[in-house]
Amino acid sequence: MANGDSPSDPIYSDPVFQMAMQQFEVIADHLQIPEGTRRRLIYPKRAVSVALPIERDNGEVHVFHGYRVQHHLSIGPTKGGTRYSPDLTIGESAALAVWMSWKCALAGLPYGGAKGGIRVDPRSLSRRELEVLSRRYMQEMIPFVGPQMDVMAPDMGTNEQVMAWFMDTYSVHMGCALGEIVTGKPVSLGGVQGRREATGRGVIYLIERALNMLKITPSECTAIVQGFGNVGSVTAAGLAYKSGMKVVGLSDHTVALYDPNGLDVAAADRHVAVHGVLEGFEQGERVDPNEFLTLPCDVLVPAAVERVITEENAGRLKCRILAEAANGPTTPDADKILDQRWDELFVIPDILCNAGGVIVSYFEWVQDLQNFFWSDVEITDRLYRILETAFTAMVKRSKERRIPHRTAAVSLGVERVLAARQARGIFP
Ligand SMILES: NC(=O)C1=CN([C@@H]2O[C@H](COP(=O)(O)OP(=O)(O)OC[C@H]3O[C@@H](n4cnc5c(N)ncnc54)[C@H](OP(=O)(O)O)[C@@H]3O)[C@@H](O)[C@H]2O)C=CC1
Ligand SMILES: O=C(O)CCC(=O)C(=O)O
Repeated sequence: MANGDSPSDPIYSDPVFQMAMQQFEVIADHLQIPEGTRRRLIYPKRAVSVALPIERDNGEVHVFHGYRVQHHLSIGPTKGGTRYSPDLTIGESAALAVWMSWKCALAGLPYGGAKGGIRVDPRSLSRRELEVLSRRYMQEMIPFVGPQMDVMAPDMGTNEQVMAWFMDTYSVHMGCALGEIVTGKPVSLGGVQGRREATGRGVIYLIERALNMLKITPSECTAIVQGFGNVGSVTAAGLAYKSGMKVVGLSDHTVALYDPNGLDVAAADRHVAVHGVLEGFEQGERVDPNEFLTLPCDVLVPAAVERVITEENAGRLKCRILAEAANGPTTPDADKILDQRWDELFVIPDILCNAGGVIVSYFEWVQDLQNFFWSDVEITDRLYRILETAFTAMVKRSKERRIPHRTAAVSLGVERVLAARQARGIFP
């Protein structure tokens, strides 16, 4: 703990933020960043906490809690998703904001990182309550966001509709339609075709790229995907129907299913469209969610929550590729174990693996600012080009410096943020 940090501070004491700090210390040691500069780099610039009173359908007033953390504002607006989750904390938001900064920098996007959301289970709300709460959140955020200040997007528990309500609330306040205030909106409001699929598409591109490097044929591979929401379902479908893999494991928070002969991903999609969850899907064997990630497969894709690959299971992963579609799925202690296994286990770290989402969000923001829209082909082509550049840079640095992929990827991101902050100097 450095001078001035307080162990009781809700951000710094949060276990997910602690994890982001630990990860950062590894990078800072690698880059030999002086102590004072480390503090300047990791501390979030702004952290906003708001109370959100709404009237429930039964007439009672309930106060929810909302957060937004903006990590750094050195090179442009901050950018990052809005999460609705019953466990969300300001510290977790801060950690996710820090990771967004390294991710945007690695991809060469002119953004700092941000993240936030509401501490709520969106499934516990009616549609009216969800709309009222979403609008109230954006209303409270108006002094802190803007197309050149902070641009939100979907994350866990939110979707295009929530972005549309945010955009409408902000636009009504400003007196004109300002689509560029959020990304991941419906196409009818200036959103781009394919933003919903973009994160999963990027994950698939990078998995295929890694397999190609390892000279492994995708159609001979098996895959396990944890989480069957936006990112997990698109990734599972792509791995099955584009890459030709056998998807042997699928899970969400209700159930983990495994079948060594392969699961029908399209049927699972249809089941979730009707029932909302995988529970009740009649394929595969129900397995212990704690053992799910250690089942045999070639490609393992955690696409749900943080801290699922731990000191306890990292040594038992049986995959050849770990594609981190979720943010922060691997703890620093697990990393130490994975680092020793790097000859047998190819890690695609989160800040690269799931960057497809924010890259296409950037395209959406640029198009909205210019009122000039690109074709789907242009969007996909530019997405793959950015991912390819970042992947190549990571692999090159990893080989040249003999460092793990995460250290290589995050150090590239941190270096770019550091360069921008140093160029701006410190206000006297
Ligand atoms: N959406 C995006 O564009 C991007 C998302 N990400 C990251 O990807 C991850 C997933 O996000 P997204 O797909 O958007 O979120 P969604 O809310 O669409 O889906 C989350 C999925 O994870 C499942 N889940 C939640 N908890 C668990 C658990 N403990 N074990 C297994 N499954 C669980 C949910 O299950 P259930 O439905 O049963 O609750 C759901 O299937 C997050 O880490 C997010 O930050 C990263 C970059 C961009
Ligand atoms: O699309 C965006 O702006 C952010 C996506 C996101 O939240 C993430 O990459 O974790």
